[in-house]
Amino acid sequence: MTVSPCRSKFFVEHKDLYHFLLSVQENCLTNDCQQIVSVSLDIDWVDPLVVLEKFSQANEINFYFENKGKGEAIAAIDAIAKLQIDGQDRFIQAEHFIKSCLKNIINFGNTNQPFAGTHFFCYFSFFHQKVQINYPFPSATIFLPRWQIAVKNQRCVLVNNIIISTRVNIKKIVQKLHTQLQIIESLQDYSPKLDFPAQFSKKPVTNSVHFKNSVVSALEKIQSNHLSKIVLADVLDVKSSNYFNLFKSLDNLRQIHPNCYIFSTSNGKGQNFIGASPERLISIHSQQLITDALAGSAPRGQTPAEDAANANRLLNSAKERHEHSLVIDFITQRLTQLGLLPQVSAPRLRQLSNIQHLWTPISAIVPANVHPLKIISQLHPTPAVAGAARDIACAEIRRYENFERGLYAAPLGWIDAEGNCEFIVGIRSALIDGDRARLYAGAGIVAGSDPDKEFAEVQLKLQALLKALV
Ligand SMILES: C=C(O[C@@H]1C=C(C(=O)O)C=C[C@H]1O)C(=O)O
Repeated sequence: MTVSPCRSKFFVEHKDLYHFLLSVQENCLTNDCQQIVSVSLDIDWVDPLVVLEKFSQANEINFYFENKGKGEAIAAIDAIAKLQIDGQDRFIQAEHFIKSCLKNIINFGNTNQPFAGTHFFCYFSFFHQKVQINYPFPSATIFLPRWQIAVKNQRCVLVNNIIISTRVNIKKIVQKLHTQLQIIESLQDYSPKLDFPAQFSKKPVTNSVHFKNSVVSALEKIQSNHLSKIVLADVLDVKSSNYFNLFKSLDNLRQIHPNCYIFSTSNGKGQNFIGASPERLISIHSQQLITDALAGSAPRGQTPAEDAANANRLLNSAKERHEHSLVIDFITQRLTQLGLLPQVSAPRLRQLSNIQHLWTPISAIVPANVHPLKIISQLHPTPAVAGAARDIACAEIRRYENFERGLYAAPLGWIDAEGNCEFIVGIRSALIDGDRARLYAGAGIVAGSDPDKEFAEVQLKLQALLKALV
């Protein structure tokens, strides 16, 4: 093959990449195949949210994940491979999809840095089947992005996943990467533009009477030993005079909730699902798994003394401890069934800006043959978002809630080629569709729950989210 001389600085600096891609293409010619290359480049620091705002297109899917406290943020834009499915075996199919893609991926560049190399982005719905036929997300989406930009510990990595076939023009591919890099570099001092405040109208879909009646009815079922816990959610519908500014909302969320996971995902059809969740479903780093049992809540106090009193009451409440222990028992049981040896830490407080929770991190070593999605399929939904016994609670949730949960309270995160992953539970979240938003939040109901207090807890969560959206 003839290689024309490349004179630009980029080609000189990246001649290794250029020659690497050419050799991959020659291999494709010989074997009559396609190959995916994950190109990882260290770049100067830039805010991934700003890159998302600049690069995302309404007709392309994307994903955003940030934990400000951990100094981590990752944006994934557009897909070069994607699986969108419904049905019960969605986790198994997702695992197969990832494994079969990985067989055809090679890496280029420095893959030792955090977030370098191939990452798959995944989001699932709470139930594997939807009742609301026109709900805008399928029950599982897994994609390999075209562009991925991430920061950790002040370092920044760009990943460009490229399909190499016999037909593509390697020079054009390298030029495109060069152009994108130049745009990204120009974004270092760019801040997203802010809209003028809009007028908002709010309409709760379930009124307080419906929610409280559901709690009363659920308590009767708990009393008669039909189940021991159920998590009931409520929604708040909001209409704005302007389109919601997604980036402003995400920026607000990360400022207000620096120790939560801020997330956003687009279906490529104009709808986005965003939120700020304190709950990690699983993270795995070098086979070390951590999952959060998070259940049992109290508001933050207005003064340090009130705050401490609320915290003390929460830590010492038999009702809250019972609600919490149902989650620990379920998680440890499920991990044990998978052959893992869960280690349970002492319960502590997870204090957020508006609310505090009982929190027990649980850790385990994951054998190399257990895929993260297998663990997720066993854990989701935990009693933190469904109830106990789980199947009964899920059936009752369908009966009580007169809206589709969709992506609310469901797993959402990334997996890399080595089986490292980070998945959260998509609570305190909103479905955004132009000038409309539907906000979701719930609360766990156990024996001793007070319908007024549970309603107040849900409202507290919804209002905190609403404040960030407007
Ligand atoms: C279901 C939600 O939160 C869950 C319910 C909690 C509770 O009732 O104490 C606490 C944390 C979460 O496990 C939600 O915020 O939507």
